[in-house]
Amino acid sequence: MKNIQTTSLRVANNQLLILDQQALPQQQNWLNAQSTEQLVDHILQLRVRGAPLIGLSASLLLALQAEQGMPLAQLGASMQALSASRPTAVNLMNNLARMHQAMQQTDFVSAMSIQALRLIDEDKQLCEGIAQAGLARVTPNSRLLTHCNTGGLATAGVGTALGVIRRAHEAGLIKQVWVDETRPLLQGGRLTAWELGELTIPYQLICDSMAASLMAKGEVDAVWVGADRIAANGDVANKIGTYSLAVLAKFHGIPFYVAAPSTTHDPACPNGDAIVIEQRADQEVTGVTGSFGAVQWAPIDAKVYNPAFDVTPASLISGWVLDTGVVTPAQVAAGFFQPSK
Ligand SMILES: CSC[C@H]1O[C@H](OP(=O)(O)O)[C@H](O)[C@@H]1O
Repeated sequence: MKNIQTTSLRVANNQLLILDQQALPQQQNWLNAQSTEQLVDHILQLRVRGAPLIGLSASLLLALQAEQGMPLAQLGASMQALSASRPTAVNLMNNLARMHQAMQQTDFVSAMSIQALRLIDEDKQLCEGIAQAGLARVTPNSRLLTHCNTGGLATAGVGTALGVIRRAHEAGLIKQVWVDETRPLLQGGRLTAWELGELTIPYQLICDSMAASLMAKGEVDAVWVGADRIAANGDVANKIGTYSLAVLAKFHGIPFYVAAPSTTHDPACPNGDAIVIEQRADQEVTGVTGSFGAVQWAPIDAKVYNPAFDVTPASLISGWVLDTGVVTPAQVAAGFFQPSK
């Protein structure tokens, strides 16, 4: 396979490497992801994260495993293990479905490599499409609030919500970005702050609990977030904390946009209640772990509730900003995301 380089993925000399997103921003460590077990662990530990990026990394590894002579039965087992690593991310499922189709070809080795590279190129185009569609919803001198990390680290391109913010900044539309730190894993405080700093986009980092008072003071013009899955009724699963921002935005009359590739839409999922929400380790809440080591502040026997995602009902969303354009609440009410008849 040809060499590939994105913000957080690298194929060099037919080896897959990932940028450890748990070590950022203090350290930029590129780690091997040569085996299914290694990549599954990177995904489970969020060293590889972001629904789009997870699907792309899994596809690249499968293509490399095929090139290295892995028999079809083992490729199937590898695909199964990878698909189980992040059940909420429909991008992963969609990508693997396309890789599975390639696996059925007589020359599956070549077909899988072509498919994996095509998915990378498509994701870059999807990001650009989202950004261009989103630009129309960004007013001049905007102060935008974002949650989690939705930039180049989570995709192969400029990102989803952060891609809109990046292109809007380039168009001179951004006054500043409010960055939710995004407890417990701090994707905002560690990753979005790092990405915006690298892009010299003005931002201020806030604790998640500070968003409400900012909105009450009229300091937020719109909220932009990403998605793990869009259900057939327009409900959206995304990083925990997204739902509370949507409720706050509704209360304060602030537009709330979900930016995602159209591949995030899952017509087979009827509504948000049908979305599997991963429960994660207590230690993520009782302390913090990073490249500096680990600090535990809660009682060692603390009982913890740590869902990785929450669901935002369609009724709280002002627009679904896809690569195919902005979907309005009226379109969703008319069945835009329903399975085609
Ligand atoms: C590209 S949309 C943002 C993506 O990242 C968040 O998840 P995580 O940081 O746990 O990988 C969010 O849920 C979306 O999947």
